Amino acid sequence: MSSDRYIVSAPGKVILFGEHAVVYGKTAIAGSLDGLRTYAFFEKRIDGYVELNLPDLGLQRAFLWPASALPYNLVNNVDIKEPQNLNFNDVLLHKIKSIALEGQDNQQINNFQQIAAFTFLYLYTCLEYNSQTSCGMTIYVRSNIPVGAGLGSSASYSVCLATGLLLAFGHILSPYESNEQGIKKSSELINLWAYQAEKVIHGTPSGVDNSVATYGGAIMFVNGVIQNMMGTRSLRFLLTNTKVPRNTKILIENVRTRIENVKGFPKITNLILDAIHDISESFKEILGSEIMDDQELYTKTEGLIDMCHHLLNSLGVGHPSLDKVREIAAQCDLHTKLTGAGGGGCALTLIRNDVSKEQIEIVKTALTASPHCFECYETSIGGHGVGVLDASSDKSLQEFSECEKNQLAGIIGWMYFA
Ligand SMILES: Nc1ncnc2c1ncn2[C@@H]1O[C@H](COP(=O)(O)OP(=O)(O)OP(=O)(O)O)[C@@H](O)[C@H]1O
Ligand SMILES: C[C@@](O)(CCO)CC(=O)[O-]
Ligand SMILES: [Mg+2]
Repeated sequence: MSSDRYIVSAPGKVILFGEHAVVYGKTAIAGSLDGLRTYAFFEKRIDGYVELNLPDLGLQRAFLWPASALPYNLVNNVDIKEPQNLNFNDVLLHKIKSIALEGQDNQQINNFQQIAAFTFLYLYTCLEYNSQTSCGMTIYVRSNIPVGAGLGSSASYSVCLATGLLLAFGHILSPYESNEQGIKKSSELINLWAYQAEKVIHGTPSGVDNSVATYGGAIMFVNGVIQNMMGTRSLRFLLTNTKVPRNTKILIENVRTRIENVKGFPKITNLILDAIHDISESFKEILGSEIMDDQELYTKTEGLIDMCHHLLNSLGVGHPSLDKVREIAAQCDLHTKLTGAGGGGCALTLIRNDVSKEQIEIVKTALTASPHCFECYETSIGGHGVGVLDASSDKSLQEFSECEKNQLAGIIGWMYFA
């Protein structure tokens, strides 16, 4: 990026159908959450230091590393622009883990903060290698996506880092400086590098989360192939965060154990994954049907939501708090399933078009009231993917850090890759 100061932004996501099964090549259907986004401020510096500020993770002081201490010698000699040659570099990650926390001013660094730092340094080291523009950099990340709640906070963080660093080291041009073909190529590269970052965080991600955060909108995803889905935007959902903490990586590993360990009933587990796949495919057919009236569309979708939730429970990724959300929403005849990796985090409730504002308020009040104190989001599905804002003329780091998070999207001048 020719500018020395810019902000990047990427949305969170919601999975309608197909979580966990998508890791095994089954179909998933997901959409971006335009109201919930991560923003990352990038400013080049000349002293050779790399500074990473993560206030959402409760980090008191910034991470600070001399760029010269990074293990560039372990980076695989791949062409950054040839995505098919990208293999995950375990040796590099191992080394990064050993140096990332050295000399961090004796602060207590928790697991979330560590993973965020490892992810950043992994991308920084890979992308600065081969670059002609070594300089050092300050990065400041802010997000209104709840962290670790199933709404793709990690993917949104990963897409922001991949975009900001690819721009900084001259591997891609911004949409300000590029044509349609160039922007398309840049988006592909962003998505690929964000997938590498998701590997640091999740171990074996399917790639659906980073694809939604990169491209926005509503997509169908199978084995890395992304297809746009029109029509999903018209469905309304209520998202409820149970605030029960969970870890996506561990939940994915638990499902894997059921498949790979003979004691975990691999045959039955595979049948469950196939059933989830059929649910996604049925939903796609329902949405694509031109003859189905609204009544039938909603009734069928509600049936799929119920089945999908129970199948996910049978994979061991449910949680009593998620069943509580279902129970409360069912009192107003609304249907709910867990979304994302499960184990706590968020639930997704379908709002039929005949549901009044008053009914939604009744459900929200019951969910947010004591003793549950869940948090509700009414946010639409779809909207832009990753974007960039040239901040050279009007936004300093201080202004960025003090700006209301919800106002960042409204700043004039955003350009989107997708
Ligand atoms: N705003 C943020 N600042 C820094 N790091 C973040 C931020 N948001 C997410 N992360 C990183 O992502 C990790 C959480 O990712 P995790 O995959 O467990 O949850 P999620 O992405 O919110 O849920 P899911 O993957 O089910 O959608 C954190 O440990 C942190 O490393
Ligand atoms: C659980 C999972 O299917 C979705 C997490 O948002 C994992 C993945 O697809 O990488
Ligand atoms: Mg995640």
